[in-house]
Amino acid sequence: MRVLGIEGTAWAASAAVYDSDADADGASSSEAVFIESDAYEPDSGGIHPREAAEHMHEAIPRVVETALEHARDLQEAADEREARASGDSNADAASGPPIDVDERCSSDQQAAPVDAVAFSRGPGLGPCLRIVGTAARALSQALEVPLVGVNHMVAHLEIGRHTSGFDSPVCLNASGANAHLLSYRNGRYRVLGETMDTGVGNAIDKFTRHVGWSHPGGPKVEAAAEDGEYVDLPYVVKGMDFSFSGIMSAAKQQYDKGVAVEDICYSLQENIFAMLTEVAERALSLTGSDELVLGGGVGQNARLREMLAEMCDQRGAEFHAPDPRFLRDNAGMIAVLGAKMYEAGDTLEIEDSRVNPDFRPDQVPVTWRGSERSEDLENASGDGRNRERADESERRLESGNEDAGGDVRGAEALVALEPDRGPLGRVTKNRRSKSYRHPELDERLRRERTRIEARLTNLARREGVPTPVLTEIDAREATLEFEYVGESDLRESLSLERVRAVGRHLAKLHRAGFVHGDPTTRNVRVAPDRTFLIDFGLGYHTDHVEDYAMDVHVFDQSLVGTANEPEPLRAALREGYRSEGEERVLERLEDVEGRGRYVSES
Ligand SMILES: C[C@@H](O)[C@H](NC(=O)OP(=O)(O)OC[C@H]1O[C@@H](n2cnc3c(N)ncnc32)[C@H](O)[C@@H]1O)C(=O)O
Ligand SMILES: Nc1ncnc2c1ncn2[C@@H]1O[C@H](COP(=O)(O)OP(=O)(O)OP(=O)(O)O)[C@@H](O)[C@H]1O
Ligand SMILES: [Fe+2]
Repeated sequence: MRVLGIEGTAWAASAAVYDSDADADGASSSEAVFIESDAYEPDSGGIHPREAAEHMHEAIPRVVETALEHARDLQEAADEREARASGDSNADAASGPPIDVDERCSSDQQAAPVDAVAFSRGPGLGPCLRIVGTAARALSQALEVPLVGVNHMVAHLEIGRHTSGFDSPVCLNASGANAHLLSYRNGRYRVLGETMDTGVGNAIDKFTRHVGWSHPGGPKVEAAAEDGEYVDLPYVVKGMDFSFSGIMSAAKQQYDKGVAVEDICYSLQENIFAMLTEVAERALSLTGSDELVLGGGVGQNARLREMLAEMCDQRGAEFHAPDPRFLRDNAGMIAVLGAKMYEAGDTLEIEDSRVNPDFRPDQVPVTWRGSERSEDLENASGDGRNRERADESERRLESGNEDAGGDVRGAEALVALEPDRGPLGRVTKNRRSKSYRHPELDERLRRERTRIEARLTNLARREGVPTPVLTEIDAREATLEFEYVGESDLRESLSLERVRAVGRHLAKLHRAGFVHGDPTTRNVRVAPDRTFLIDFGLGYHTDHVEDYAMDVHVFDQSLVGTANEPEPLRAALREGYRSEGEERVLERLEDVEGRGRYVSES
C-alpha cells in the first residue's frame, strides 16, 4: 500500500509517500517514507499567518507533484517486478494461456499511484490548513482514492511509536505551538499535562526575536548555549502542567540588563528542558509505563534528548526519539498515520472533511490500534519494570499485608515505608539528586521543595486537612520523616466520597491562601475514616484565583488519567470543592479547561 501525506499546518509545506510494503519488507525508514518539504522562512519576526498561507498556496502543489512522481516511480517498479515474476512463472509453466503483458500494463497505468490521500486537519493556522484541505480533497477526487484526516499532534506521537515499535508509550510532544504529554487509554490519547501558556518552541522563538535573531530561534539558542554558564531563572511546574511565561520574561529582563546572551540561552535550555523532563518522568510514574517517545520540532535539540534519555535510563525506562526529519513538521508522519487510519477504514467523506485549527489530540477516536490493550491502571498487566514496581505495591495493598513496608520510588523521591516502626509508623522521603538537571538547579529545587513540603504539610493540618505528622527534617540532605498514614493510595481505591473529600480539602487550602501544587490520585492516602493529602513539595502561597483553579485542574486531569469512567468522579470533585470553597474558582476552572492552547503566535 502507498499513501500520500500532505502537511501544511504552519511553516512546512510538505508532501510524502509512505510505502507500507517496503516498510514490511524491512526497508530503511528513508526508503519507506519519501518526504519533500519546502519551508516558509519569515523575512522578519515570527510566523505570519497570511504570509504562511501564501507560501502554502505556492509550495503545496510543487511538493505534492514531486511526491506523486515518486509514487509513480514506485508503482512502475512494482509493475515491472510483477511483470517479470509472472513472465518467469509463465515461461516455467507447462501450459496455460499466454498473458497479454501490454494489456495489463496499460490498464495498470490508469490506476492511481497511491491508495489514499492523508492530510493534516489540525491543529494549526486556519488559512494554511484550508489550503492543505482543499488540495487533499481535489487529489482524492482526481485519483479516486479515499481521503484521511489526520490530527497533526497525534501524528507527531504515532511516528515515534511506529519507528520505535513501542507498544504503549507516554509521548512528550515538544513542538513550536504545543507542549504536552499524551498517553493512550480506552480508545483515546489523554492529555496528562500541557503548557499553560505558549508552546515550547514559540516561547524560545519569542526570546530570540527579542534579541534580534531570525526565525526559528531554537537552533540558534542551542548553538549559543554551548558557550554559556548557568544563571538563575524561574522554573514552573504544576503537577504535570507547566508554564513558560515567567521564565521567558525573566530571560528578556536579564538580556536587557546586560547578562551575556550565551548564558541566558544555556540557562533557558537547562530550565525549560528540565521542566519537560520532570513532567515526563511524572507521567511515566503515574501511568506505570516504561516507554517514552519524543515528538515535535524542539525534539531536534540534543540537550533535550540527552536529558530525557538520562532520566529514562535511570528509571529503567526506554527512550526513543525519531530521526530529525520525522521530528520537525513533515508529511512523512501524516502519511504513516494516514496509512494506519486507512487500513482501519477511518476515512472521510468530502463533506465531513473540514479542517479544525483547534483540533486537540484527545478529540481523536483512536481507530487504528484495534483491540490493543489500553494502558489501564486499575487492570494493568504490563511487563515493564516500572509496571512491576507499581504492581508490587498494588499486590502489597491488595493482600492487606501492610507490614511489608519497603521502598517506593516516586517521580521525585525515594520513599522508605515502615508502617510498623514506632507508634506512628515511619516514612522517610529523600529527594534524590537528578543527574539530568544542572547541579545548581538540582540543589535549589531539592532544598526548596523539602522546606516547602515540611511547612505546607503542617499548615494544611492546622487548616483541618488530614496530613501525616512531620517528625524530622533535614533540608540539606533533602530528607523528611513522616508518620505513616492511610491504607492505600487513592489511585487504587477511587470512590465518589473520597474524591469529594479531596475537593473539600483543596478548597480549605485555597481559603488559607496556598495550593497543593501536585494533587494527584497518588498523592492522596486513603484510610477508612479519613482521606489524607501528602507530597506538598510543589505547593506555594498565592492569592490568585487562577492558581487555585489550576490546582483543581491538576487533580481533575489526574482523575481523567487514572479512571476509566472519570465523569462521575470529576463531578464529585466539583461538588466537594463547592461545599467548602469559592464559586469563582470553579468558574475559573471552566475557563482554564475551555482555553484553546493551540493559538499560534505571530
Ligand atoms: C501545529 C503545528 O503547526 C506546530 N508545528 C510546529 O511547531 O513546528 P515544529 O517543526 O514541530 O517545531 C518548530 C519549532 O521547533 C523549534 N526548533 C527547531 N530546532 C530546534 C532546536 N535545535 N532546539 C530547540 N528548538 C528547535 C523551532 O524554534 C520552532 O519553534 C506544532 O506541531 O505544534
Ligand atoms: N506519610 C505516608 N504514609 C503512607 N504512605 C506514604 C506516605 N508518604 C508517601 N507514601 C507513599 O509513597 C508514595 C510516594 O510518596 P510521594 O508522593 O511523597 O513521593 P514523590 O516522589 O513525591 O512521588 P510523586 O512525585 O510521584 O508524587 C506515595 O504515593 C504513597 O504511596
Ligand atoms: Fe508540529
